[in-house]
Amino acid sequence: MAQRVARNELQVAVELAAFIEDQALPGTGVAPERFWEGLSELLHTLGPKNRALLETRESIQSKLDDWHSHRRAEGFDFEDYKSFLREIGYLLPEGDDFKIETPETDPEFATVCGPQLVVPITNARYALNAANARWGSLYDALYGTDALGDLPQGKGYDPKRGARVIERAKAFLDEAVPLAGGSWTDVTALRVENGVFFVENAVGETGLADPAQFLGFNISDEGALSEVLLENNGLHLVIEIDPTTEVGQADPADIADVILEAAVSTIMDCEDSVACVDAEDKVLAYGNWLGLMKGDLRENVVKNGEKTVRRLEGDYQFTGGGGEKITLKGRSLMLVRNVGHLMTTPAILTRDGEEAYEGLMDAMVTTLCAMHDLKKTEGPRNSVTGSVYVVKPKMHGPEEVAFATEIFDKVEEVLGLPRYTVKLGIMDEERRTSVNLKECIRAAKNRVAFINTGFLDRTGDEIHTSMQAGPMLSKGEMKSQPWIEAYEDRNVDIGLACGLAGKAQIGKGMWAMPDKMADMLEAKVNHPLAGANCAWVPSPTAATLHATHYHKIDVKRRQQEIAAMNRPARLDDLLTIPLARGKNYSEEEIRTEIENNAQGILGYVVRWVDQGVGCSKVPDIHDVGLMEDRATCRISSQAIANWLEHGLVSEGQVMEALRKMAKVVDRQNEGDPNYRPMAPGYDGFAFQAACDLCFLGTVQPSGYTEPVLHQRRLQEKEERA
Ligand SMILES: CC(=O)SCCNC(=O)CCNC(=O)[C@H](O)C(C)(C)COP(=O)(O)OP(=O)(O)OC[C@H]1O[C@@H](n2cnc3c(N)ncnc32)[C@H](O)[C@@H]1OP(=O)(O)O
Ligand SMILES: O=CC(=O)O
Ligand SMILES: [Mg+2]
Repeated sequence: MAQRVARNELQVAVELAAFIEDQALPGTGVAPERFWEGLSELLHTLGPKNRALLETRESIQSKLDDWHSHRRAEGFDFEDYKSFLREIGYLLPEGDDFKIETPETDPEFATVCGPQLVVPITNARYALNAANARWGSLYDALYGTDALGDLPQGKGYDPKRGARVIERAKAFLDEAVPLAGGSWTDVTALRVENGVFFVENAVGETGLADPAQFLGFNISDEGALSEVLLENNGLHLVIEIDPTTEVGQADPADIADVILEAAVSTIMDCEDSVACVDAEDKVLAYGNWLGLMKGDLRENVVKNGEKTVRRLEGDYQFTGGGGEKITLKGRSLMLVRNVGHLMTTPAILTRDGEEAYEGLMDAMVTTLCAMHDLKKTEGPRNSVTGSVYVVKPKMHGPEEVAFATEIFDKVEEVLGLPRYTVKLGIMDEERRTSVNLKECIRAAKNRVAFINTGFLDRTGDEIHTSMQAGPMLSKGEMKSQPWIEAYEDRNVDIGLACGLAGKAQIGKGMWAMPDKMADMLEAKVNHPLAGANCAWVPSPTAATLHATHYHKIDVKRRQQEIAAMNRPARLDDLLTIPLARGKNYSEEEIRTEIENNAQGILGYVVRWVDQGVGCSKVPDIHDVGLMEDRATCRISSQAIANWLEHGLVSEGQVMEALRKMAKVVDRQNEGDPNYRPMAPGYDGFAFQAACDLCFLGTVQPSGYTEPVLHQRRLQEKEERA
C-alpha cells in the first residue's frame, strides 16, 4: 500500500511528492504550492472530461458491436455501413481546408529528415545510448549486423569482412557525396587546403562533384586532417581519418570510419515500451527524463568486462571552409511520449479518493521536467526554439485531440510557460483518428509537430473495432490489405494538405525485427519514398543504417511530388474491414497462427509482469527475434480473441497452445537467472495475464492490454513485497 502525503486536495505517493519537490521543481521557478494547486485543478477539472471521453469510446464500440452482430445475420452493405458510422458520430464531417499554425519548431522537425529512434525511458543505459545516437558508425553497423547478408563469425576483427564493409560504405559515399572524378573506392589521400577539400584517387586530383557538400573539417593533435564534414539532403556525415586504428592503417587514405548523422530525433517513451504501474515506476521514468533534460543523467555500464560511466555527449565542433566555427548537435532531439487518455494511476488520489488519470499527471510532470532544458543558459539544449515535444498516443478522433490540447493549455498556464510551448505529436494509430485525420490535425493546429502512423496499435484497433463483423485475416495477411495502404497514404496526403511540410514531421512506423538489418535496408527505404520525414527504428544501429535511405531519397522533393499527384481520398479502402471472407483456414494454419500469437504474447508478458520489462525481443516460431511491446501484444491478443469469438478455434485449443508455448518461452529464457518458469504450474500472474488477454480480449477497452498487464504486475509486485 503506497504511503501518501496530502498536497492541496490530493493524496500523493511519498516518492512522487519527494521527486517533484526535491528534484523536478527546484530551478524551474515554479513554487511547490503553485504546482500542487495547479495539478489539483487540472485533475479535478479535466478528470471528469477524460472519463466522459472514455465513456464515448465505450458507447461507440457497443453500437458497432450490435450493428455488426445484426448485419452478420442480415447481410453487410457498405453504403449502409458508412451511413451508420456517420449516424453514431464515428465518421465526422470534414471542414474547410486549412494549414497548421504551429509556432517555430526545431530544425529536426521542420527541415531535417532522418530516422526516429524510440527507447524505453525506464532503461537509463538505453536512453542515454539513444540520446547519443545522433551519430553512428556506418562501418560498425555494417560489420556487426546481417546488413551484408551474413553475421560476423568469431570475436576479433576479420579483415576480409572489413573489406566488404569498406566496399559497401564507399559505394554509399559514391551515391551520397559523389566525386567529380572516379570513385571513393580508389581514394588514396584527402586534404583541405585554404578551405577547399581535395581528394586524390585513380583519376588523379579531384574533389566533390558538388563542392557545396563540403562543410568543414577537424585537425588532430598531430596536425593532420582527422575529420571531414559533408552534407547531403540536409543530413551530415563525417569521414574519419585515423592511421592509428587497424582499419585506418589498412586504408590507402587512412579512412578509419564513416560516421552518419543517424537518430535525428528520439522518442523517450513513457508508454508502450515501459511497464510503469505505480509511483515507484513513474518516478523512475520521470527521473530519467529529468536527467536528460537537465543533461546530467549518468549510468554505470559494464560492457565486455569494462566499467564505464555513460553520459550525454556534448556538441560536435568543426572548422568551416572559411575558418568559421561550426557546432552541430551531439544529441538526438528528444521527444517524450506520454501515456494516452485511458489509464489511471495509484500514484495520486483525487479529493474523491479516486486514482488520477495518468495522462494528466504525465502531461504536467514531463513538461515540468523539460523546463530545465528551456531554462538552460549554457551548454547543449534539447530545443533551440524553446519547445517541449510531447507524443500523445492512442487518441480516438478529434474530440480527444482537442482534449489533449486543452490539457497542455492548462499545463502551460500552471507552469508559467508561453502558450504553445508544448508541441504535440499525434499518433495516428486508432481507426477513429485515421478516418477523421484532417479534423484531428485541425484540433491541434497550433501545437502539432508530427503525425505518425503507428501501424501496430492501428492494426490492433482494426481488429477490435470490427470484432463482431466476423473472423479477421491472419496477422501476416493483414499487412497487405487495402485499409493499411489507404491508411499510410492518406496520412501523408492529409498531412501535406494541412501544411505540415517544412514545419512538422509526417512519420512512419517501427521496424519490429531488430536483428534483420538486411531486410530493413531493403524495405524501409519505402518510408522516405512514401514522403515520410522520419520513421521509427528500434536501436541506434538500425538508425545508422536507416539514415542511408534519407541520403538516397530527398524527402522534401518527394513530398512535393506526392502533393502534386492529388491522390484520391480512398476513404472506402480505409473502411474496408480485413475479414477472412471466403477463407477456409486449415487446422494446421489455425494451429500455427494461434501458437505464433501465443508465443509472442507469453514471451512479452512474462517479462512485463514478472520483471517490469516493457519491451522485449521475443523469438517467433521461426526463431526470428521480434520487438514486442504493448502494441504488438494488442494485435496478437485481439487476433486470438477474434478467432475465439467466431469459433475458428476453441478455448481448449487456445489453452493448449498457451501451455505448449509457455514451455517454449521457458526454454528461451533458461539463461536468465531472474526468470521464473511458467510451466508446469501455469498458475503465475504472468501466465494468467496472457490468458486474460486472450479469453477476455473482446471486452478490453479498445482491445488495449494495459488494464490486464497493470493489474497482474501490481499483484506480482504486492506478492513480492
Ligand atoms: C508500437 C510501438 O510503440 S514501437 C515503440 C516501442 N518500442 C521501442 O521503443 C523499441 C526500443 N527497442 C528496445 O527496447 C530494444 O532494442 C529491444 C528490446 C527491441 C531489443 O533489446 P536487446 O535485446 O537488449 O538488444 P540487443 O541485445 O540487440 O542490443 C543491446 C544494445 O543496444 C542498445 N539498444 C538497443 N535498443 C536501443 C534503443 N532503442 N535505444 C538505445 N539503445 C538501444 C543497448 O543500449 C545495448 O547497447 P549497450 O550494451 O551499449 O548499452
Ligand atoms: O506506437 C506505435 C505503434 O505502431 O503502435
Ligand atoms: Mg502505438
